[in-house]
Amino acid sequence: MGQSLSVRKLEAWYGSNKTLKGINMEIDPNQVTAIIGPSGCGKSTFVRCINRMHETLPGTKVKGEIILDGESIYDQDPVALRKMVGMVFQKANPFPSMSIYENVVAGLRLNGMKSKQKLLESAEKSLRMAALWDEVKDRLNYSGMSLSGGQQQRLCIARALAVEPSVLLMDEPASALDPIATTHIEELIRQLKENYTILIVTHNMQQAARIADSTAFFLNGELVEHGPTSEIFTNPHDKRTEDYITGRFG
Ligand SMILES: Nc1ncnc2c1ncn2[C@@H]1O[C@H](COP(=O)(O)OP(=O)(O)OP(=O)(O)O)[C@@H](O)[C@H]1O
Repeated sequence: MGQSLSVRKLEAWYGSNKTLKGINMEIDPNQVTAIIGPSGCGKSTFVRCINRMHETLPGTKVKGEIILDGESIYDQDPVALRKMVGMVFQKANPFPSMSIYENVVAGLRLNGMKSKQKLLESAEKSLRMAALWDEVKDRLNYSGMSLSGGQQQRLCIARALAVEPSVLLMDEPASALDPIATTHIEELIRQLKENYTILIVTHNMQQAARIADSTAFFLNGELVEHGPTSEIFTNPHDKRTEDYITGRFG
């Protein structure tokens, strides 16, 4: 099941550049939350803080608190945390030397799963959840790179799901895909929210409107407004949100 996230006074830096300036945000479980805002406003930094990836870069700093299902993420081992918080990136990044099957089970192997039977079962389950099973079931031993861009992205989603996270972070997962592959991914996201808490960074406001239950508008490292998607797009409370969604800047 998805778990709730509570972000409190989150600040993040790259060197002396303060990228997040005190974000407070409640993220509901089993919902899709979209993060929108102009380029450079801190969307990627925000999601990268949630699985503690931001801190891994030299010169970065984080302050504040992120609570996942009642527990601070900073009290947890980052490796254990990343089992609970999966991430899918803008550009599909299958491990190039691995087969489709090996890509999906890579995380499980890393976590010590050895039983061939169990690995196979998990691979099938994850590929089914990622709506890719029917397309690849007869060629599991082909290279992950032999798939189309949209299939590769679903493979990466299957790989993230295999370790059974409760939160799925997606940083512009469809921006490199054609409209048909994008529709596939959007449909998949709608289905996955039954079992996951999903946070998606998107540049595409129509996409946010199509798939997100709630939408957060970031500007200059601040969270300007967060609310039900329909409200953000039809009746925003803040003038800056209105200016952005009506295309006055960004
Ligand atoms: N690796 C990095 N080193 C230094 N500064 C960085 C790095 N990555 C991002 N930044 C800076 O942090 C700020 C926020 O960047 P971030 O990538 O979070 O924004 P974004 O809203 O996701 O942008 P985009 O929509 O263009 O992807 C920007 O000013 C950016 O230049």
